[in-house]
Amino acid sequence: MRLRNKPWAVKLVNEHPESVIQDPNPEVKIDWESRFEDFSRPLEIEVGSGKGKFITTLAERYPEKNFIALELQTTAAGIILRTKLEKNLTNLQIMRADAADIDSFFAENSADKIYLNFSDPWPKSRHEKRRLTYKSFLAKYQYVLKDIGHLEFKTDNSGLFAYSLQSLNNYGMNFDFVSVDLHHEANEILDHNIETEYEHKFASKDNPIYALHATFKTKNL
Ligand SMILES: C[S@@+](CC[C@H](N)C(=O)[O-])C[C@H]1O[C@@H](n2cnc3c(N)ncnc32)[C@H](O)[C@@H]1O
Repeated sequence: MRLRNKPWAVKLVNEHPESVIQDPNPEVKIDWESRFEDFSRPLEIEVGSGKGKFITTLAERYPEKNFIALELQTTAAGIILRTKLEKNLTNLQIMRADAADIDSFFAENSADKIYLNFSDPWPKSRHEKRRLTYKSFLAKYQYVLKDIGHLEFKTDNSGLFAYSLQSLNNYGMNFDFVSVDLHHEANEILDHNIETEYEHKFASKDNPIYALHATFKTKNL
């Protein structure tokens, strides 16, 4: 998804370096401690947050956790930032950067959960390496996640879902939850589901939403 460039969003992002990190140098360690009130709280990262409906709702609902929205596009980062400022979400930071460098942005074993929501499908096989569930991305998520850390993935794209199941399985990950129709699961599952913008759009057309939760095998084994 390419958003139309919004000059106000670019300006807002540039005015708030305390909330948005832009194009970080992968060689320089990010001082996350100074960016959160209490960095010892659980840390959850969404990769490819888009306009941020999911991550801002999470941050509002769980003030006892810290959240990071990692997003390539400045306009999207500006839209997330606007919500953060309106709702005073002090437990949310935004990174305008490429997830391909995620292992240089965060220390090893530092995050509790990584969310991938409606990631770009990159259907052509020559673009496989760009898919956010390709094995080189999984290796980086494994580095960043704690041993007990979870990867949660949702998509409307059956091809990307099938590919991701295979990719995570080949990587040796364990599945805690798999659904091929998330919106028709039991209420106790739906009660915990937070919709993203894309999810809302596709679910309202009655398209099935695919979801999985998985963990990496312990690194110390
Ligand atoms: C299809 S949109 C989904 C947005 C949102 N997660 C949702 O479900 O509504 C995918 C988003 O991922 C972002 N994205 C794609 N590749 C990325 C990468 N390598 N690093 C960071 N963000 C990425 C895109 O800019 C886009 O905003």
